[in-house]
Amino acid sequence: MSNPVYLALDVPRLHDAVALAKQVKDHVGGVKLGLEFFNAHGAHGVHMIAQLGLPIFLDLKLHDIPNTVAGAMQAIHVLEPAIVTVHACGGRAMMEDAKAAAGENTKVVGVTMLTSLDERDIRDMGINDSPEDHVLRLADLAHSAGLDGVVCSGQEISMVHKQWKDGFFVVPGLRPEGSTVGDQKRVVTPRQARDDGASVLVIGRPISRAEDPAAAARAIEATL
Ligand SMILES: O=c1ccn([C@@H]2O[C@H](COP(=O)(O)O)[C@@H](O)[C@H]2O)c(=O)[nH]1
Repeated sequence: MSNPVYLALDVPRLHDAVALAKQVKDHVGGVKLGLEFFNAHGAHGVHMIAQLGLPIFLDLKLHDIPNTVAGAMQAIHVLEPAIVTVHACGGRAMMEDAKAAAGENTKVVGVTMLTSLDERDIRDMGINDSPEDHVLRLADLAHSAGLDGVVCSGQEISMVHKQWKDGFFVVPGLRPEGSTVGDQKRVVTPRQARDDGASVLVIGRPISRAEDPAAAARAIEATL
């Protein structure tokens, strides 16, 4: 089985990002480039990281009107990402058009509820569902809009997996036992998420901020 860990390269300098990716590349299955990386380094940065030969996950969390999101998907074709994110709350038409505009080999996944949010946060937004119900509702919508899968926390993955057997599930908010949680609120261990059905385990700071990132990545790999 291939390594499900994607390293979140949330570091400001391209030189440091390339160095970090090189250090851990034998202990992860792919690299996730998010808003910090893409806004700073754009397509050039993506090409630099792609040279290492790992699959690229562009975590752009697209959320706009359908025509604009479809245009953005077309614009990133050339980068040949393995995975791209859109926000599921952008609605059915937006997700349908995003999927239709994506490259054949790109999985489009819908972000349900950010792992940095809890029940009180969504209540502040006027959502009175539990996180589980909110995630399930958005996962159903993403499924029926033709997406490949969703992003959710490890706390919902087994529930979502039961409803969407062949979905592709991306799980961030992962923390090995004893590591700092930081701004994440719905966390589980990488092993728990994998056992519950995650396809991709997104891990950033527990590796990137470790004293020895390669050793941290190796230790996580050993738990899986
Ligand atoms: O709900 C979400 C969606 C995306 N992310 C992204 O994953 C990584 C997590 O990084 P850590 O340092 O391991 O917390 C980061 O790039 C987020 O943008 C998420 O955390 N939650």
